[in-house]
Amino acid sequence: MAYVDEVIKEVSEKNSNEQEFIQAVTEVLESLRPVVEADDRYEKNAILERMCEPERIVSFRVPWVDDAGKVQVNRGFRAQFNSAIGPYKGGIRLHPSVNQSIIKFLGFEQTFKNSLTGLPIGGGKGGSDFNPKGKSDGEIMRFCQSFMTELYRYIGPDTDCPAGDIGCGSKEIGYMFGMYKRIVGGYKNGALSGKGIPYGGSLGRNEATGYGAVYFTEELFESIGKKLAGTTFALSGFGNVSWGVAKKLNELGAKVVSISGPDGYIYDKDGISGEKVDYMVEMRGSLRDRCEDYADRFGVEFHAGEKPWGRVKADVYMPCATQNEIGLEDAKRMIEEGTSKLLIEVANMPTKAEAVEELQKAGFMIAPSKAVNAGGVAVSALEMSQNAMKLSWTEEEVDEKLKKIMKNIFNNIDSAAKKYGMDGNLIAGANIAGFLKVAEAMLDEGIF
Ligand SMILES: NC(=O)C1=CN([C@@H]2O[C@H](COP(=O)(O)OP(=O)(O)OC[C@H]3O[C@@H](n4cnc5c(N)ncnc54)[C@H](O)[C@@H]3O)[C@@H](O)[C@H]2O)C=CC1
Ligand SMILES: O=C(O)CCC(=O)C(=O)O
Repeated sequence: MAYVDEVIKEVSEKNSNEQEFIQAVTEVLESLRPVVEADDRYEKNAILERMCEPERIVSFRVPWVDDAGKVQVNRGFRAQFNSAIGPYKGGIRLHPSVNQSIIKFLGFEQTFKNSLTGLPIGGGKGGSDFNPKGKSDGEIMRFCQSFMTELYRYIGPDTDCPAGDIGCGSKEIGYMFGMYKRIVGGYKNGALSGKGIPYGGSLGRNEATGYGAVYFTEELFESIGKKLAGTTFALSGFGNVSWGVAKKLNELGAKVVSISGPDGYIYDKDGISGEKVDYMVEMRGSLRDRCEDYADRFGVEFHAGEKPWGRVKADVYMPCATQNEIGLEDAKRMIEEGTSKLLIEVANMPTKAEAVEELQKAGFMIAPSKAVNAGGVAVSALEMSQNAMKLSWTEEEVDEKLKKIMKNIFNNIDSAAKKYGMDGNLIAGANIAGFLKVAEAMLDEGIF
């Protein structure tokens, strides 16, 4: 049996109840075939097996008291996946769907993504099944403090630096940082990123994932002779990432016609711009998790229980909410609708494997999330650098660095795809380019 197949089989058997993790591993390993077949050092040193096994995972109890005085118990996780090229780095997801499989798929993906940024950061991810929806500020603070009361043992500016993700923004990071500081003493603000500006956050971090995704899209458009101005985009989600994408697309003259939530999607034919983009921040901050609020406010169409894929006429689809939000039926609808041939993934692993296959067969170009959304973690790493140097860069300085990073990512993954005979396959290009750097470091560092 070929090396790649052996490892996929072993990972699938060992983690048979972790579907998302198996999905992420299978996608990455499948595209590494030509690379590992051309160099037997990877098999001899069990590089793939080691990359698929996190260096460690901690799972812990998170007890907190709600406003009614009742004790609640959640489960917390941190997967420290791979530190070959730097300290573990990756967000904290607070969502009821969080379990070990979700955290492991995200930590695995993060390793390759962080490598693509060109910065010295390893891969990690954490989270909890805590649901921020409908919680008071006091409840969120008490949860975050309890979460950090356990997590603090495992993190630090040179070991592991968590940040935000779904359900975890600068407010939650602020509460976690306050408790971290209280427990460990000193002012080690490089232990968390995505912090508020007054206590060591980087200007531009809030916008970085969305803006970075649009800078990546600009590079991609240039390579295929398209212009952003005048192009129509269908987005999902209305959170931090979706907001950043919408803001930057508007600035560059493109039009955003949809956003969504767990309750359904809205279609705004006039475009989501100006105060409507600002309203997305309000919607996320309300913790209602309802997209229908936008329809009520601006009098546009709301489609309950549906997703925009193939239901909205757009030139580009850009999922910005969560994993596996585009399934096979969605892909078929997108193909049948016929306007778009471009899927730019921004959420982590938003497309199911069978949907990717169907879209590729129909000639869709797919830009993979681990490259497209890498601007967020890249600016987090810039935040760590600023904290270490005890200085702050201007928004312009950060933005300029972000643009360069996104341009390099596009060029590197495009060249990697070409080098291995898969011209235009950006999924393979991203997996290969991300893998090579981590694998070389692991080979140099010996077996551990
Ligand atoms: N925040 C960041 O810097 C980065 C985020 N990402 C990824 O981008 C995506 C969005 O993250 P954020 O905007 O930060 O989170 P957020 O919490 O600000 O917003 C999440 C959005 O997705 C929607 N959503 C979440 N779960 C859903 C579900 N099961 N069904 C339908 N809608 C759902 C929510 O309603 C909300 O609109 C996630 O996949 C995250 O992992 C990736 C890189 C960095
Ligand atoms: O900013 C970070 O450290 C992590 C961001 C993140 O969780 C991601 O890239 O998915």
